[in-house]
Amino acid sequence: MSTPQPAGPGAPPDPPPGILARDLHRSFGTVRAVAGVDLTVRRGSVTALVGPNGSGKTTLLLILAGLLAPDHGSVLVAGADPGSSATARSRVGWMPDAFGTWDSLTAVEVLTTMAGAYRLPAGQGRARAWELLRTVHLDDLAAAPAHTLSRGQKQRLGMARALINSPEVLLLDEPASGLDPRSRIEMRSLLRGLAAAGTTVLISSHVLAELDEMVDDAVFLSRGRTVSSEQLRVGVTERRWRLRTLDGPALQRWASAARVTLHPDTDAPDGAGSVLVDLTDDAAAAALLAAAVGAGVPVVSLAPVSGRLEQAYLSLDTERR
Ligand SMILES: Nc1ncnc2c1ncn2[C@@H]1O[C@H](COP(=O)(O)OP(=O)(O)OP(=O)(O)O)[C@@H](O)[C@H]1O
Repeated sequence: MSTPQPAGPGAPPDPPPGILARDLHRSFGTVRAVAGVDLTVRRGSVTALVGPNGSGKTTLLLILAGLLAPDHGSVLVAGADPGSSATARSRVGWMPDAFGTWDSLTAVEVLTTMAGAYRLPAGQGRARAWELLRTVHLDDLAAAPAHTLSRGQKQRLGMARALINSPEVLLLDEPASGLDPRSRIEMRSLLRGLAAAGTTVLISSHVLAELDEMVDDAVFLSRGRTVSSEQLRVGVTERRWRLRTLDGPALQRWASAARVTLHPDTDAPDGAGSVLVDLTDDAAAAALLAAAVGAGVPVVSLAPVSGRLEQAYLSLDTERR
């Protein structure tokens, strides 16, 4: 394995992060909502913002969107401070957890009004609005008053609204709540596509399994502080896998000959044919499966017990408040 070499004098510098926050603090009266957040979000990545209820996620996102001033600390979003620079705010897309204002406007009017607020020329704003309505599959409901939309449809309109200014940084607070399964899948692929095109995406959600499928990195908050930052798509983390077989004794004989440690699966409805095994990565899982099947063990399935995010989250000492 080669050791990474330090960048030489001619090497291009690392691109600046999409979001950089240092030592952020924000209190509401005696409640310390954000109490020491450090955050670096790689440009062009999708990063999960995870933490229990009341851990400060929404407060942090509001600060990053330039909608709430921190009491202390520094923020750079797309290279500028969103609190003091209108240019920085114009580079940010913000989707709150509930779609609020302008209920008397139609769906398309919500988007053209927003486009106007970003000073897009009228024709361009209309074109962008229609393009986004098609992206979120609301073009059939373009003329419907926003307040008549269902919760999931409002969420999709909220996503379109957040994208109207083609933001460099997209901040999403619980964007999938209320979405049906197809819309969730479409949202995942939309966000991955945006990230591939260079958009930095920070997304908060409590549905870790859903985030697991789309995020590159994760930042964990507890009681207003960053407790961990992880790059999930790189590095090696041991995960627990469930192996099911038609022949438990044959599996046990093979495992003891192959020196593979198996743990009892106390959660399985029929524990006899199901065991747990800790594996470092997908390659180790593939090797174990090939070896067991090659030795004649009738394996039914081998799958991770929990997602990467769920496992990382549960291993942290986070607290609700
Ligand atoms: N405007 C406010 N006035 C007073 N307290 C507030 C205000 N906004 C947030 N808080 C408090 O700050 C703390 C953090 O709230 P925040 O909404 O940021 O948490 P969260 O992680 O987004 O929670 P959830 O997962 O439940 O949405 C909570 O204790 C909350 O009660």
